[in-house]
Amino acid sequence: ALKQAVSEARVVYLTRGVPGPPNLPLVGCVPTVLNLFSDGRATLESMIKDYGNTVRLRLLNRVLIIAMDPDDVQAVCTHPALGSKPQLYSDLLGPHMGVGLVNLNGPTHRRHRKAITPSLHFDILKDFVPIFARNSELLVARLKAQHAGGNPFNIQKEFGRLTSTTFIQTVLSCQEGTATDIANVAKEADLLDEASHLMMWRAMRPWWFSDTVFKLLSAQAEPYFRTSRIMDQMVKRVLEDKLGEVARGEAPPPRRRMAFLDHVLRSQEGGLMSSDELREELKTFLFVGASTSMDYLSLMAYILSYFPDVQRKVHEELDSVFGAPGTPGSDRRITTDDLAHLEYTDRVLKEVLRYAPPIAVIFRVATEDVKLPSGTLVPQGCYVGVVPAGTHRIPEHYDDPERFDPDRFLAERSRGRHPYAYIPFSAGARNCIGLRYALMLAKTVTANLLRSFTILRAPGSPDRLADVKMDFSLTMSVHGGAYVRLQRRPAAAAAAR
Ligand code: HEM
Repeated sequence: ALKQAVSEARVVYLTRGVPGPPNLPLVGCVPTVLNLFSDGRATLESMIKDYGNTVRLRLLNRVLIIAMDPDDVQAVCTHPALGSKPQLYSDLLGPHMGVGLVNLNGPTHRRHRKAITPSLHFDILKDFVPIFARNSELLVARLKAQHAGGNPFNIQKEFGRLTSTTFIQTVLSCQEGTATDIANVAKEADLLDEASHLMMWRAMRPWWFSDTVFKLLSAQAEPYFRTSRIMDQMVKRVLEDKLGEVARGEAPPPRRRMAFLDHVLRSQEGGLMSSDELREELKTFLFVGASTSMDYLSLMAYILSYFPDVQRKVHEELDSVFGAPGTPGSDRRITTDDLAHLEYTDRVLKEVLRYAPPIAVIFRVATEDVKLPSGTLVPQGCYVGVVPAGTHRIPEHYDDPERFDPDRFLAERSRGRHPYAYIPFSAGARNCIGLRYALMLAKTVTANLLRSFTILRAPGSPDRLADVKMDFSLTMSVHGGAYVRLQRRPAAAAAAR
């Protein structure tokens, strides 16, 4: 404890010259951190204005250096002494996600990456597109039935159900009519959705970080631990079934029906993990994948509700690929080949990730003293944070950064941009392993949603997107929920009249 206290005092002392919000006695910058939770973007903007691209936040006895300059971001993402995640990740996410890539460090982390990477190859992911397509068709049908009257609703809830279902199917089992048939996963999907919400809910409330206090005083503790336990049992059951199939030498399911788990169990590299380790990784994938994808889709729909012109261009592109609504074939199922033709939609989705990156902060802890390119010293034991939304708003890299402009991602306008100025998926050895999955899912869902609808702003929402409050915790979301309205696109003949 003494060693720890000396190390913390050293960090506080050596970073005292780094600009940052004033500290209250003992607790540090608690007010700023709470403001980040409830109105993250505005707080971040005023921090950048007041202190620049490197900001020091002290919270109790810990110091966090936020590094936003792309050269510093590159150092954080690639320096061997900054490759470790702090204990915070295990404490906050561990009860649900277990011990997986997100919170592992060192050689075990590298071994798991090696074991998993081949099972997320593009050739495997493209077999998931029919599942993405079918689930988003079901979503559109439900939205037509329930929300086509133009009533405002929180679209995040709908996306939560969609992504939970999709992840259970693609990660655990896509097979129908077998012992591990969980194709009818509504119950499990609701549970995963509830569990993810509880996980993020707690991550935004530092006063509940202590397990003892949480269990004693919070009404959410019971559902929090219950959902975590049931999810754990479900994953265990499916894994045991599948391990049994492999042990009995049963033939693998047809390739198009193989889930991520089937691939890992049958790949040579998958053998690098024990079955307990694999179980933890499956939970990690379910929780991280479903919740980040839900946030991404919700931010996409909410942001687009502010930009009818951008939607019009997406509609034109979709109509050029599928035909206008109501024309023969216009409601055919989307394919992987179609995704490659949706270039404007692709730029829109990239700009959503620039404007509102769903992962709000990436934490690291320094395992030795490191000097960042900006000259800031990150002493051993100090936390360092990359905040993509801050980096994505530096005017030298993005002119007029508050403007939502998908054409920033045209090849000619992206040329020469610093490679670490766009980091929604982080970068380097610990970048997002599900990046490609996330993009394919988001594009399929966005295309299917906009084939049928125009997204309108909900009454009462701020006039300008720049005035919308965004919550920042580990993830970013619209404060109060992603409320929008939907309008059915008219059939081509009706539109022409
Ligand atoms: C738009 C959706 C997504 C975004 C914005 C996103 C972003 C990120 C970011 C920024 C990191 C680095 C976090 C850090 O170092 O603290 C990360 C890591 C990770 N992501 Fe994603 N992610 C998304 C979707 C997914 C999906 C769909 C999956 C699974 C299929 C996934 C699995 C992971 C895993 C396992 C890690 C940990 C990688 C490691 O440390 O080796 N993510 N993600």
